[in-house]
Amino acid sequence: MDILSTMEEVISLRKEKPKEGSYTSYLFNEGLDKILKKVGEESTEVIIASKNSDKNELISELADLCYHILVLMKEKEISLKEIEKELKIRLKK
Ligand SMILES: N=c1c2ncn([C@@H]3O[C@H](COP(=O)(O)OP(=O)(O)OP(=O)(O)O)[C@@H](O)[C@H]3O)c2ncn1[C@@H]1O[C@H](COP(=O)(O)O)[C@@H](O)[C@H]1O
Repeated sequence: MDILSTMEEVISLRKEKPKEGSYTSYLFNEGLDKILKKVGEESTEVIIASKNSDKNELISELADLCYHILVLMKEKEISLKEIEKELKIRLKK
């Protein structure tokens, strides 16, 4: 998905060139434990929203989780290309 690549670029930029007021730069500044805490929180929120009937709420929570996973990937220097490569290996048609 193109938006994920664009977000990967912006997130990368926020790590390499921290910007004032940027939430992403704040997360990188706080470090791995903070990022992991957010991934955990957002995962829990996805689970809770999945049990409810509000589809838009679930979409919003899934988008939050995607963002925080991209931040975690950058923190660990893992690219979307590497995930794509792994998924292609697993792909069965
Ligand atoms: N997709 C997102 C995105 N999704 C969620 N969030 C932020 O994630 C935070 C999570 O909200 P919470 O209420 O759980 O947490 P909080 O209480 O605000 O913060 P904590 O103290 O828990 O860390 C909110 O501040 C949201 O604004 C995001 N922040 C940024 N992005 C993307 O990152 C790009 C760069 O953003 P900046 O880094 O802010 O410039 C943006 O253009 C977007 O594409």
